[in-house]
Amino acid sequence: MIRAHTAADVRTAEEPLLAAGEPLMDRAAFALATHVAAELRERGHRIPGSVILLLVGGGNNGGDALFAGSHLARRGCQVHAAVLAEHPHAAGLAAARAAGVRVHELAGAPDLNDAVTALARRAGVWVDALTGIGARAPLREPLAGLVTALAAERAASPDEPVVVAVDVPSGIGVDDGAVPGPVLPADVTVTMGAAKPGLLLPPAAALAGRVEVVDVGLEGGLAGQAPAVCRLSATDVADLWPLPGPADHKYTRGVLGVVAGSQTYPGAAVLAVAGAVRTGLGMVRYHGPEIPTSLVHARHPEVVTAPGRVQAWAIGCGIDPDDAARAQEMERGFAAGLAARVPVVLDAGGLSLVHDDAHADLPATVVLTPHAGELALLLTARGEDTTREDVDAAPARHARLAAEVTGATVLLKGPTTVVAAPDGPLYAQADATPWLATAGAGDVLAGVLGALLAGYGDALAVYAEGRLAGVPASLAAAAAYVHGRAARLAAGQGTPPRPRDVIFSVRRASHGEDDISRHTTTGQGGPISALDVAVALPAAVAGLLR
Ligand SMILES: NC(=O)C1=CN([C@@H]2O[C@H](COP(=O)(O)OP(=O)(O)OC[C@H]3O[C@@H](n4cnc5c(N)ncnc54)[C@H](OP(=O)(O)O)[C@@H]3O)[C@@H](O)[C@H]2O)[C@H](O)CC1
Ligand SMILES: [K+]
Repeated sequence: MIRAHTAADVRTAEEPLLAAGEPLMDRAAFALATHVAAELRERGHRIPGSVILLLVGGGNNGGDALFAGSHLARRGCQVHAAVLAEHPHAAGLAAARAAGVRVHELAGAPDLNDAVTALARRAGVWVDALTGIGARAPLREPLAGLVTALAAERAASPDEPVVVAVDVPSGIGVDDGAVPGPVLPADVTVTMGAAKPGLLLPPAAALAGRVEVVDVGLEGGLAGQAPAVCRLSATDVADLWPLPGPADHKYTRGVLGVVAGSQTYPGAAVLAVAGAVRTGLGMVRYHGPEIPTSLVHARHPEVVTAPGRVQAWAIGCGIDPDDAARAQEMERGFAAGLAARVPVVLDAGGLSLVHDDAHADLPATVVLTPHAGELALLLTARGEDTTREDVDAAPARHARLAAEVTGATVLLKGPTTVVAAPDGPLYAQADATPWLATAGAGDVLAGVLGALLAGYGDALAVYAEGRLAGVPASLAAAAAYVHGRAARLAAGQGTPPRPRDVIFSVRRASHGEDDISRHTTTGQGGPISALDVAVALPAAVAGLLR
């Protein structure tokens, strides 16, 4: 699991170490230099003679780069430092000069953008060390204008330079993932001590490239701090998976009640049911009109239509809340779920059930699964005027707000899926493929999540007593993971990246990289339908339980 910690938590963890004289910056700089060298090697460049440009701000972030630059200069690189602050890190600057780094003091230069762009054109690697966790986004001028110019230069450059961001891409919201101004998109972010929330959360996460976490010795200090954002990997999801035992039968494995599909949108019923059945559970009880019922039976003869006890509900896929009969059936299922205190997934039309506060203060075992537009509608209906654009600009903040307003857990669908409960960490899962942006994919996800929640059976009904606090959010993140993994398999793209807590440890291994951090990807993949995703689910689950 990747655990991301806020800037304040990182500072609290580093304080006693710095006071004890631990060489945190040396470790950070050595790892940074090693990663830059690895990027050069990976692109087939020799390290001696390679031209590297450091973009150096006035804080310790710039200090990291100056020390890293001195290592690289000693390895024969031609290193230029564009120093953009009046008072850069003094020891770093001295070390850089001593190692032969060419220092260009450009703070206050009238032709700043031209001067830096000219240096940038000659360099194969740009190291972005303008600001790190000490800065408040957005970047101020003149750095904002410089970053805009460099981003344009890079986009126009025929042989794209590699951009390595130090700790974070300068200008992102470190704690909230906001992008309130210009940011130079990175190929790799080498982050110190622990991942930062903005490296996992949209929209900033998309500008961070591959994230490499450097162990500088903070794990002890961070162990007592709850992470702000988590990202589950295959092992975490496998640990959460409800495995059937030899004594299990269909009722103990979990029964899911599904209220999905309508005469107008019958396919949604098939997709939600397929998502549930192929994720694995004891049984599905389907509640719907004739056409969707016969379609469901044609594909899944095992589905039962008789009413009876369930351990979870999935409600709303393919249902127009203006369809009075279906709305009544959704309301009946929701009320039954709340009365029995079993988990309920509300998707699509089912979200209208919480547009007013008739069901105020929901338990976190109710999981809402909106996309950005649906979340904006829900928040607006609950008195928090919100547009889709607002949600896109700050997905995590709005998911958390919806969780606080309703009490429910919120899974906000998007290229990176964000899960928020009223308290506890956020989850940010980026396991899928752009091919998944296709009709019906959300119906399959509702089925996957419903099956997982049902698999926890009546255990989750005691959630109110707090014994399983946080489990609905982690199961929602696990559902997003498996859904994404199935989509990648269906699209022919292998398995999702395997995030690791610590990918590079300067203290445990002074050279080399951990190969296991490499992504398992195979090309661009190809188009998929929602049904393809459902079909790939058993293989996706089996692969992760291996
Ligand atoms: N995590 C670790 O274990 C270690 C991290 N290290 C590195 O240190 C930085 C944090 O360094 P810090 O000096 O606290 O701050 P920064 O370098 O991030 O930023 C301060 C400079 O940025 C300027 N600033 C602030 N806001 C803005 C803005 N909006 N626009 C432009 N410039 C801004 C600020 O200038 P002021 O005039 O505002 O003072 C400073 O010049 C961390 O990220 C790691 O990289 C250490 O290596 C130790 C180990
Ligand atoms: K930076």
